[in-house]
Amino acid sequence: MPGYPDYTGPAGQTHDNAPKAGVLLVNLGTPDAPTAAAVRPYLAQFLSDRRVIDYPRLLWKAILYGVILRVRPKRSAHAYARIWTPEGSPLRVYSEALAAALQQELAANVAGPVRVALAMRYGQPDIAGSIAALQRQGVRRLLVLPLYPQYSATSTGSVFDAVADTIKGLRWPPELRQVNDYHAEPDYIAALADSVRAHWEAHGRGEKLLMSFHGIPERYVREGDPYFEQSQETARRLREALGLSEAEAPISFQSRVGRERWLQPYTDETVRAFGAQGIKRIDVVSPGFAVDCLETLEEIAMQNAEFFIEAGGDTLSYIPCLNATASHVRALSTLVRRHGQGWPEFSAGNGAHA
Ligand SMILES: C=CC1=C(C)c2cc3[nH]c(cc4nc(cc5[nH]c(cc1n2)c(C)c5CCC(=O)O)C(CCC(=O)O)=C4C)c(C)c3C=C
Ligand SMILES: [Fe+2]
Ligand SMILES: [Fe+2]
Repeated sequence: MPGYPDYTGPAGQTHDNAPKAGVLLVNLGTPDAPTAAAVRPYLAQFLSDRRVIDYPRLLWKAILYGVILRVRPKRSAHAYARIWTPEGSPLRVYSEALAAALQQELAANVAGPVRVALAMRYGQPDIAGSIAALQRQGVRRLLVLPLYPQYSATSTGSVFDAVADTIKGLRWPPELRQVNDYHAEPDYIAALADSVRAHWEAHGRGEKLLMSFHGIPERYVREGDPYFEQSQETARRLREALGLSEAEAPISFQSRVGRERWLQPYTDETVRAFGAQGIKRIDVVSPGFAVDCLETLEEIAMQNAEFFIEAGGDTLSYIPCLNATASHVRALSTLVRRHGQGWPEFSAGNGAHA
């Protein structure tokens, strides 16, 4: 219009088919290469997060930079090298495939244009960059879905911190919703149960089904973190879906780091005890991990398999995470649509958009 200044801002498209709603899937993050040089900055960012390690800063930074970052990157890089794929780190590859599949599913089943993006809490693509990219595409309503079925302040809570930090810096923040957890979501439990049954059908069945969750320090649970309770609830529901008793399908916690007591029973001790009891085959599933990663492919399927055999067992049969399977995508899609209720883009539709 003549006479008026041009106030076109950087906010992006406004035409009718622009993606007004966005889903931000967030996973932990992973190094760019299986080398000490690439693992070091990743661990530095991860282990500097107060949600993960809450020791007084000065003391902790001295230990982190003085001891841990001199030793651990090399050790972790060696572990990453055992699971690295030609496309990169499994966590990144599976997370990207999951995001792409969810994008397709939503495009076919909801009314409005919805854009799915993936971000990592540590490393790249980071949360600030992914939210900025969604905004450039016109997203004004944002649903954040951390890929952690059970809430912990150390995982989910930390994602919310990073989202809040990003939002604080935006001139025109999107409308915001966040998924706290989906530990008891029926479609997620059903997808897990289906994956266990499919594994049994293809590979036979072990004497135990161990459900191994990532651990956290016990102290965090005493201070109010619901993670232990939510993990127990997932385990109870999965047992119920499979018709198993607690003795047949026990729970354990893996990946402990440092000297504090973490949630018990520990996965490595449990697996060794099974071997020592004369049990020959166990199946292990990791319901707390949305996609396969170092902690499942290396720690469970390699390290703990070795512990089991050393203790007298024959086979630890690892059941993969849900990854980008159709039942996982369906479960996340149900979750997204429920949390998006009231936002026009998320109502049921025929997918007449890109
Ligand atoms: C030291 C404290 C840690 C806490 C607390 C913790 C909680 C936690 N972690 C996950 C999920 C994952 N963790 C992964 C790797 C990983 N975790 C820690 C430490 C803590 N995690 C470290 C140091 C590492 C890096 C690897 C190593 O050096 O051992 C991963 C895999 C990443 C990958 O690249 O594949 C995941 C996934 C959850 C869900 C959680 C709390 C519930
Ligand atoms: Fe971890
Ligand atoms: Fe580990």
